[in-house]
Amino acid sequence: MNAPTPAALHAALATVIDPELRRPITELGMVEAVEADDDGRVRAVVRLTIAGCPLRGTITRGVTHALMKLDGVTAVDVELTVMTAQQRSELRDQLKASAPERGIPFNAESSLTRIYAVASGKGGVGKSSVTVNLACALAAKGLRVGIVDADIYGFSVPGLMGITQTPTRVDEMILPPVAHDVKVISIGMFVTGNQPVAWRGPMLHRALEQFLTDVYFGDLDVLFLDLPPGTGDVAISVAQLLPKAEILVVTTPQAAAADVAERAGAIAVQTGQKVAGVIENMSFLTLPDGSTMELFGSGGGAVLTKRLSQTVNATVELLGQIPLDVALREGGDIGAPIVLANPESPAAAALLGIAEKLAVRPRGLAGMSLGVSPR
Ligand SMILES: Nc1ncnc2c1ncn2[C@@H]1O[C@H](COP(=O)(O)OP(=O)(O)OP(=O)(O)O)[C@@H](O)[C@H]1O
Repeated sequence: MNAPTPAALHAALATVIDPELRRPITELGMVEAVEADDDGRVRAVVRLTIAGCPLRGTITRGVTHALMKLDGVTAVDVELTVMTAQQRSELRDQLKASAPERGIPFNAESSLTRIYAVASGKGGVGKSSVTVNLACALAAKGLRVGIVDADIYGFSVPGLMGITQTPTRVDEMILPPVAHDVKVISIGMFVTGNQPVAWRGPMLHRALEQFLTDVYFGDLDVLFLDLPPGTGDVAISVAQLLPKAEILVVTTPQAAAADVAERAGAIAVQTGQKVAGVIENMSFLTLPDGSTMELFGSGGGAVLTKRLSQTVNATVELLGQIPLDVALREGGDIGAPIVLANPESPAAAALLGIAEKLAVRPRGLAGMSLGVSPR
């Protein structure tokens, strides 16, 4: 059988997607050489962005797999090299080309990314679990999704997503690790061990600003921000840094929880943001006999929705009620979000229903300039 042509080899490599940059390696200047000898043995030289790239194994496997699929290929040898400083800066310029001016790309007028800041009145209501599951559900539908773990003191997103890898740096650009097709950045990826982060407002603001400017997310359909509980500095920073962000409020059914959650949502009035909806978590527990038990009371989500609608003077929808489910907690503990690991479970079904609503929400025009002026 004839050895494959150079064009066929390149076409095969064009199907290999860089795991961090989510673009074909051929477009990223990562293919230095590829050639086949008469016996069908292929040699591919691939340039990594940095030495010791944590994804070298994934890239090598991807290249080998893509080339082995070609007719006439009998073996593949992958050699890894590292980009020169010049090549890295060209790559950075290429990636930044879609966002020429320095700043937060999500604020560009042309940006169509929907931004949801997930807030809660108090801790432990499941805000982070809801965030990662909604993100994974939307990514599984084919949307391009990112998460900024802005819960700076209590970061938990990397664990819930099963990410242990640290972000790769290309000069001053930071490439976020990807898990379950979602790009994730968290302060937890920059601290060693389980050290507490003792930062005050201005430092938090700068950290968040850096995440939003220097982290290369590329074009996203949806960006989630997992906020710390309550109405602290981070919520205000998010409103300032991302004025288009809409607030998703997570609460439990308990009346007292709804009271505190109302404050987290009502911040929208001061910041001029929209409230995208309310999610009630831990709504009930299904017992082995099939009956349900309302462990934390009932009605909190509905009450919160009604009160927030009055406060923000717009209809706020109760997007869904998620039951208590051991599988949800277990999935979180091992980094396997329930919407992917156990999609048939009742909690996953509720989360998938909410994701569906978010996926089809029309872009709101409230508060946005329509570019027309009255005569
Ligand atoms: N519906 C649910 N069923 C069972 N366990 C749940 C459910 N929702 C959340 N949990 C569990 O509750 C705990 C707290 O959840 P999570 O960390 O998502 O809350 P949080 O509001 O983000 O907390 P914090 O604000 O303190 O970070 C986790 O162990 C999680 O697995």
